[in-house]
Amino acid sequence: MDTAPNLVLIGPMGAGKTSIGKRLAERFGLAFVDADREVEMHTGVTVATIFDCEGEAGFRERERAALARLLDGRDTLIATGGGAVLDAGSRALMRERGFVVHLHVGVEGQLQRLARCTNRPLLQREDRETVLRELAAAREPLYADAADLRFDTRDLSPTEATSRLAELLAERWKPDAAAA
Ligand SMILES: Nc1ncnc2c1ncn2[C@@H]1O[C@H](COP(=O)(O)OP(=O)(O)O)[C@@H](O)[C@H]1O
Ligand SMILES: O=C(O)C1=C[C@@H](OP(=O)(O)O)[C@@H](O)[C@H](O)C1
Ligand SMILES: [Mg+2]
Repeated sequence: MDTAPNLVLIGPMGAGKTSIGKRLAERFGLAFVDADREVEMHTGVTVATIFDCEGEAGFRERERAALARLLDGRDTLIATGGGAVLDAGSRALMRERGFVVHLHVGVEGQLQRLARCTNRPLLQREDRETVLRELAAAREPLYADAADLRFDTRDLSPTEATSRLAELLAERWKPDAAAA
């Protein structure tokens, strides 16, 4: 049984980290925090604005700092952004202080789920499918490397995915109440 103090969701855009994360946190009595929202609260501007002003590198630094703040506590479910695993420091923080779940979805699923999404800076392009395939090729090995558990969300609604994942988690993860 893994006794990490927090639960961390990783995986590509549209995997359901935010939507499944909220439901799962409720089931397990955890506080829910979305790392993108934490960055936005801390800076007072949107993720898109940070990408515009500081580029992706600037956003990754802010994302790492946000994860450090959030993971310092316990009993929190943290929904990360899809690119958080690119940063070695962020990966180390998650591994140290979290049970890490990789939510998987394929590119076709992403295209469907994100068809109406306009606020993800990396998807402000005509050739979304190419972008998503390139991101997947670069990131899938990092998700696999960082994860304690992989869960495929394809063909599952957020509610179904939450129920099944909750069952799997109950067998694998129990935060140690005595640990700081
Ligand atoms: N399992 C699912 N089945 C269908 N649609 C989903 C599923 N998970 C998420 N979505 C939809 O996909 C979009 C992106 O989901 P979101 O939770 O923001 O993903 P992420 O945080 O991983 O990028 C939302 O519109 C959400 O309602
Ligand atoms: O894949 C990425 O690099 C990103 C994913 C986004 O989060 P979601 O995965 O929650 O969409 C957000 O952090 C930012 O737009 C960058
Ligand atoms: Mg999200």
